[in-house]
Order: sequence, then structure tokens, then C-alpha cells
Amino acid sequence: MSGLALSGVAKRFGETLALDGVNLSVGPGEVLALTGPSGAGKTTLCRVAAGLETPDAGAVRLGGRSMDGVAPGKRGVAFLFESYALYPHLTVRENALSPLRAPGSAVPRERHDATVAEVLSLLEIAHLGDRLPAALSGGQKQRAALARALVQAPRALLLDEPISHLDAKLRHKLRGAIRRSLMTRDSPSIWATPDGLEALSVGDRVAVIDGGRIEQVGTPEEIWLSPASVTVARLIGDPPMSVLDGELAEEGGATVFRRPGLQIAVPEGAAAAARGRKVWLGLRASELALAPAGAAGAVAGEIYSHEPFGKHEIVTFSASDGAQIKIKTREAAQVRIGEAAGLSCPAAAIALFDGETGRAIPAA
Ligand SMILES: Nc1ncnc2c1ncn2[C@@H]1O[C@H](COP(=O)(O)OP(=O)(O)OP(=O)(O)O)[C@@H](O)[C@H]1O
Repeated sequence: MSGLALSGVAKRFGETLALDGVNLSVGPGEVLALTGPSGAGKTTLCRVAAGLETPDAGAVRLGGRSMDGVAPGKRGVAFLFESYALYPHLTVRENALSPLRAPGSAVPRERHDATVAEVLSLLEIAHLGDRLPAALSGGQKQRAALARALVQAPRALLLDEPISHLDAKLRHKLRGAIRRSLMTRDSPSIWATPDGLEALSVGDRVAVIDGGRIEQVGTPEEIWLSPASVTVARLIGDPPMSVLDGELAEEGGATVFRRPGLQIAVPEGAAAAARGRKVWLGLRASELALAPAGAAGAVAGEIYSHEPFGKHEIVTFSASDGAQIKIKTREAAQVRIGEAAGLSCPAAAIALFDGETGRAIPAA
């Protein structure tokens, strides 16, 4: 397949296995969002793809060609570094022009100035073209570095946390504009971000990485609705699922999730077959509901905290065993911190994961 493909890629730094058997492909014109917590291996994966790190095992292919032994400068890959790596003695405009003037640039000379002007304007830094990097704020530096990547017509584009230092409003605005720019290309792009929601919003597909292993690759919808592991469940969501450890048991013929001081009925199906096993119970914030204290079938506890966001609220419920569970509600709940309450957990709120492997236990 043309595009970018990593197969069986491993990379170790001393004791740390930064990449552990990574298989990942990004098609021509596709935007793959790569998300995972700090230290998960996102930068290392991009550096291996760019040829800046040599994998200990596995292979990288680009445009159907093996990149074994191909130097970074010969791969035709544009890389936005998390550290920006701007030339300090060049203005913003000159920094953006620099890859176009380098040997092998695919952008014709007569298009250089217009291309740079378009990208600076897209990133809302056209007025900063004559400034040196030292005279820029962090967010402006990040956009200058991003401009230098976006002006190119590379064989693959690797963006390592491209908008992490922008304020929330600009981040929101530019992620759509940048995604649009990436989608008009026929080269593959990787957009690395620790922000799971950003990943869902910019990726045609999303890959979740943790501890150097790819946990799940899927469409944003698949990742959102069916997290393949407890790691993915903890990372993705707004807020992510609350995760409790316990075991599945039988209670009056039905299957229940149980831990000391807490019991929740779970949907039958695969869960019944997993009775007696240790599990992780994931609870989706948007499907949970508060119930009156003492309501039948509700988990007993109290209101721990309450964050109003305008169009919805996040209530943190503290179960009687101390477990904290987040509820996202659109009703302006008249809750008071510390008051006794119940929590109702309908089937749609519940996801189960194997306690040993962390993998999802399918609903049916
Ligand atoms: N040059 C290096 N020498 C030693 N360890 C390294 C090196 N580069 C990365 N690591 C380690 O490899 C692991 C993966 O790091 P990496 O930078 O790829 O993570 P990341 O997902 O990009 O994190 P962040 O979101 O914080 O940038 C980490 O444990 C990191 O400490």
C-alpha cells in the first residue's frame, strides 16, 4: 500500500521500551490522530517514521518503499517538532520559506511566496512575518513552526502536538482549519496529541497508544462508543468514563458488578459468562443519572463536587465506599456538596473490561 506503514516497530531507550511492536498504517490523504498520555511513545513513533530514530526491530514503508537506511533528509517527510526547532536568526516568513528553498522541495519556486502567505494567513500570523522567533509568544512560535511544516508538499506530514500551546479559542478554530488543509492533500498525515478529544475531532481514524503499544485503532465513533481496553476508556471521553475495579458475581439469578460496599446490576450477555472474574467497570458520564437518596436499585453515596459548565454540568458522585464517579447532566441539578444522593446506572452507561488483560468484554 502507498501511504505510510509501520510494521512490528520496536524501540528501546535503556530500560524503557518506548515502542513495542507497533503496526500502524496511514493511507494517502488520511489524517491519523495518535493519542496517548505523556511518555506513551507518540514522539518516538513520529521520529522513527521520519528516520530520526532507527528502530531496533520492524520496518517503515513510505509510498510503497522500504525506508531502511534512507536518511531523514531523503524521505520527503515534513515534521513539526514539539520543541518547534525554529531558526533563531530567520524571521517567521524566512523560517516558513526555508524548507521550500531546500533541495528536493516539491513546491515550484514561483509558488513559494504565495504558499507561505496562504499558510501564515491560515494560522493567523501573517502580521508576524517579519519578526524573529525571540520576539514571539509560545503560541506564536508554535504556529510559525507549524507554518514551516504546512507549506511543504511532503510525502508524509508528521505533526507532534501542533496546537498544544494555543489558547482554547484559537485551538478550537485552528484545528478545523488545519484538518481541512491536511484533507486536501494526497499524502498521509499523523497528528500526535495527548488530548483525546482533539484526536477524535481531527482524525479520520484515531490510534490510541500507551506504554509503546497501540491499544486501539478505529474511527472516532468506534473509539468513542466501543473502547477496546480500559486504557482507552480512561483516556477518551468528556469526561472519560469513571473506572472501578471489582468482580462479576451472581445475585438472585442476575449478574452484578461487586466490590466491597458497592453493587451495580450489569447487562447480561457476555457478562454472565464472565461471572467470578475480576473486571474493570467503566461508567459513561453522559448516561448516568442522579437519583434520590435511598432510591431502589441506586448506588448510595453523596455529592462530592459540582462543576457548572453552562450547557451541561459535571457532578462528581462519591459512592459510600469512596469511589468517585463523574456524571454529565444537562439538567441544572440543584445539588449541594455533601448531601446524600443515589446514582442510577442504566445498561447504556456500563462497559466491562477484563480485570487481567484490560480488554473489553463485549456487551453480547
Ligand atoms: N532519547 C531518549 N532517551 C531515553 N528515553 C527516552 C528518549 N526518548 C524518549 N524516551 C522515553 O521513551 C518513552 C516514550 O517517550 P515519547 O517522547 O515518545 O512519549 P510521548 O508520548 O511523545 O510523550 P509526551 O506527550 O510527553 O511528549 C518515555 O518513557 C520517554 O521517557
